[in-house]
Amino acid sequence: MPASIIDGRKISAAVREQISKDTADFVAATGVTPHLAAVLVGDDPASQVYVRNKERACEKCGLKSTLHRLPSETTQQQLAELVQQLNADESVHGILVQLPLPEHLDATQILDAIIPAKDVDGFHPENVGLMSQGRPRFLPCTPHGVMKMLEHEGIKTSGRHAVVIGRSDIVGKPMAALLVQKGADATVTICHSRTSDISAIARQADILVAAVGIPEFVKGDMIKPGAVVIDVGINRVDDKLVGDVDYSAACEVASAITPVPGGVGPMTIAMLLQNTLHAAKHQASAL
Ligand SMILES: NC(=O)C1=CN([C@@H]2O[C@H](COP(=O)(O)OP(=O)(O)OC[C@H]3O[C@@H](n4cnc5c(N)ncnc54)[C@H](OP(=O)(O)O)[C@@H]3O)[C@@H](O)[C@H]2O)C=CC1
Ligand SMILES: Nc1nc(=O)c2c([nH]1)NC[C@@H]1CN(c3ccc(C(=O)N[C@@H](CCC(=O)O)C(=O)O)cc3)C=[N+]21
Repeated sequence: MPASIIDGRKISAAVREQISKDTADFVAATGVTPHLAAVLVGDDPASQVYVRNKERACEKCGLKSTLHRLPSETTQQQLAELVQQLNADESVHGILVQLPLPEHLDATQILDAIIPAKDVDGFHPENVGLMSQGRPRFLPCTPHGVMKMLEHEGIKTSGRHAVVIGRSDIVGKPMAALLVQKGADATVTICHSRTSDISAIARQADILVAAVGIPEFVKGDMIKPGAVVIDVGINRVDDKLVGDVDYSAACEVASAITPVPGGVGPMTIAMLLQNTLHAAKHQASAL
């Protein structure tokens, strides 16, 4: 039987509908509109698309968003100054600095400068630490979106073997952290570019998460029959979006799979809105 398709657009629409309601309630109760400030340095075309999608999603859910565009020659100090200004601006609840930054800029230093209370990406070391201790403040949007999808589909993780391919700070590592935490209770293996015999490990997965950044890296024979396959990859090939999984081959083997586009991507944006609302609620109650 071919795999069932996990529809990220549909699930994210349901999540966004709830966010719209919660936002309207919050605005009615406080007079404050949750506000995301996005910072885009340079003119990378993919980043432009993502940032526009985020702005549109904010607007639809009743959140305010402002985009700060900086030229690619921006210096470290200029960018750091903008972050400081947004940190100090009480009307801004969430700050997102779109990655990747141009090569001459030190992304770690910039991300560390965002005050943890406005770090809606969940990248600040304080928020990473809180997540890994199981007392989260902001969860990183993509892994959180994946957990929401699994939950929505009634896919249980407890006691199952999850294999995550990729160990980046924004996807692979936090994905593994969420799957292994108490409550999710998966047994987790993390693979990366130095892992030997990745195929053999991937084939043991009940839940296989691909976050590699290589188009169609995961072949059909790397998937255990009946496994759930989550494709985080977004690769532009000949003007088309392709995931990190060979989708048509995987459909023949897996029990359920996320498509690209229309899978994890829309969930990432929904979780960003949720974090921005959460940030506004916290900042309002701290006044
Ligand atoms: N859907 C969404 O919302 C999002 C999608 N993405 C997409 O997800 C993918 C991954 O993103 P990101 O984590 O930022 O990417 P990175 O490039 O930061 O990380 C890729 C990871 O894959 C590993 N890797 C690379 N080559 C191999 C290989 N041959 N075998 C095994 N492992 C390998 C790397 O290993 P090592 O550490 O050893 O180098 C690294 O850990 C990309 O396609 C990106 O576009 C990203 C963010 C959000
Ligand atoms: N500070 C920061 N935070 C991020 O969360 C962040 C980032 N930088 N840099 C880039 C990656 C990538 N990312 C995506 C978000 C949405 C889609 C998305 O909506 N994708 C649609 C298609 C979009 C299209 O058509 O290109 C889909 O998969 O259906 C994809 C990728 C967030 N990232």
